[in-house]
Amino acid sequence: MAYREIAKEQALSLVGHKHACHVMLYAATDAKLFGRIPLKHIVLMQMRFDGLLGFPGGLVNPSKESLESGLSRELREELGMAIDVSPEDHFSSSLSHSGPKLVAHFFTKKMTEAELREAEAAAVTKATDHGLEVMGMVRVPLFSMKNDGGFPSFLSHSFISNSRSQLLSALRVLELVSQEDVEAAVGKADKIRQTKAQ
Ligand SMILES: O=c1[nH]cnc2c1ncn2[C@@H]1O[C@H](COP(=O)(O)OP(=O)(O)O)[C@@H](O)[C@H]1O
Repeated sequence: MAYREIAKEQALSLVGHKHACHVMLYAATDAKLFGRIPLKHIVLMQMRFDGLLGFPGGLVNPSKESLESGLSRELREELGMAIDVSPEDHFSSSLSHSGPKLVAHFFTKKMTEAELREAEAAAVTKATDHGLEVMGMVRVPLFSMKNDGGFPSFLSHSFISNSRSQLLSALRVLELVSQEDVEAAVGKADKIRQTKAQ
């Protein structure tokens, strides 16, 4: 499905569209992979029931609730704890221009590493959706290794809707990964995908 960016207010004035809200939770970390590769940031996505990667969130009805409170409700179901999302956390809104009439609202929320770990734990022990709509939270490997391991390999997997573009633009804009490294990883991921398709 193809999307184009639209202002949030304009999106909310559309008639007959569904509104999906998803969030990228992230935190800074001092952890080092194998004791030597600094991870710098933790970014959360999830493995969905359909085997696709995506962000936590879901459909919200703006005539009954704000985007942010609807998203917080979805997060309680998927992460098993209250995570307040505010209008300042809004990152982008994208309108589908093929397929069903849908606006994908995307938020990014910075947490501390301890808060993010608590959410990961609650997602397994407390969330009603665990093992049903959500198969598990996953951390995105943001480093690139020899043989295209890490970020390029992660990007070669299958993603729901426009969640892969949401991830890439958030990483660039929030400067969690340099523009150069994002482009290199996307190029390698494309090659991995082509090889798999053969
Ligand atoms: O991470 C995401 N980013 C953007 N759109 C998504 C993401 N995950 C699901 N969607 C889309 O949002 C809509 C709602 O899906 P989702 O499964 O999250 O919500 P639901 O549990 O309320 O049905 C669907 O059209 C789906 O394709």
